Amino acid sequence: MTTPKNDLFLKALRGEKVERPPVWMMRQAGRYLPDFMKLKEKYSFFERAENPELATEITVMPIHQVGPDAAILFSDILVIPQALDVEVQMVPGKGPYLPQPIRTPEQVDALPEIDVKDRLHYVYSAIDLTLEALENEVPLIGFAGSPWTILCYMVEGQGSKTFDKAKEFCFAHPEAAHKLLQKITDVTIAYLRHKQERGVHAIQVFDSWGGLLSPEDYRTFSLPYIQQITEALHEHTPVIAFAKGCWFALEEMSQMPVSALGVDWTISPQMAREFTSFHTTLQGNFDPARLLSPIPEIERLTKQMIDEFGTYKYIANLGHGILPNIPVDHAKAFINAVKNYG
Ligand SMILES: Cc1c2[nH]c(c1CCC(=O)O)Cc1[nH]c(c(CCC(=O)O)c1C)Cc1[nH]c(c(CCC(=O)O)c1C)Cc1[nH]c(c(C)c1CCC(=O)O)C2
Repeated sequence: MTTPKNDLFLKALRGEKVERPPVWMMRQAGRYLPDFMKLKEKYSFFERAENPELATEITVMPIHQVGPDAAILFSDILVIPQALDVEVQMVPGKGPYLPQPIRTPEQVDALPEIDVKDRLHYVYSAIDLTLEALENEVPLIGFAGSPWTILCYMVEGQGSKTFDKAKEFCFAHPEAAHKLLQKITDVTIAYLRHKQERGVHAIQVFDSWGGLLSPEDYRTFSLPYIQQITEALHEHTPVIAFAKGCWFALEEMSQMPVSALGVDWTISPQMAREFTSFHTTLQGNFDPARLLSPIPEIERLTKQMIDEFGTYKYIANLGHGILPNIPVDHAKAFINAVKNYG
């Protein structure tokens, strides 16, 4: 793997001193970018994701137009259920829809043994092309959902504020739930290991729905599987774990072999530092809705955020994905406020 010219992000992940914190935005590829919206009119989600040329174009778009210090591959966490023969549709205006969700232990047992490298070959072709297109300017992040977050969609069958059916399955059929979580974990490790082999510089695991679990249930149904993933991957590239709404788990997560932990905006930088004993690199935690504030306010809040986290062992980011209604100049103002810090 070659070191990119801009290696601020990788330095911060290694805990090295940097002249200013690196910055990128979760879900930066797509959504709010007008050129992305044009592609979206012409091609469906899976047409974009499964076509390496289009995926590359979309991945590189924010690098040129907004200027973050890292790229994140255009794809989705739900390619994993799809690789396991659980159909995923992206319904415009509604989000993911899985017409045949997992609702019984028998369905878990019937999931196929797969060669994920073969099933998701298009992701790996997109990595090859994207690394070329980036011309070694910035590092490329590969990602996957956490096993719990993937179970949420596989069982619920669609997005939800509470994921009641996913919880019901875990609490009514814990044995089958653990079997499913282990299956997702094994496939995810194979999937991400091969991304590392193809040359991504870092991995992020998104536990977007971890915060729906109690601390005890988090320890049962999510944490052990993220732990397995980080243990399997951390020797090959840095690994970032982002568990939304999981401030209560930060202390335990800081014991895992991670290079950084993502935090959302419901915890203060000071508390996040204390919970992680001041030794873990932290990433976050600007409220994405705050990008709707006037630009001077975005600049003030971004500076305040860096003042509070400190420039050492810190990666500036949002506390969750960028919203589709963010004006591009506001996203740029956030990125530039970090770049001009100090
Ligand atoms: C929970 C989750 C999903 N997907 C993802 C997560 C974890 C991060 C988070 O919590 O936001 C991760 C994801 N999804 C997508 C990316 C690509 C990179 C990027 O945007 O930076 C990434 C990193 C593309 C996408 N994934 C999806 C789209 C929108 C559909 C489309 O473009 O046709 C995109 C660009 C579809 C999707 N996929 C998912 C949802 C809820 C939706 C619908 C709502 C929406 O995000 O627009 C599941």
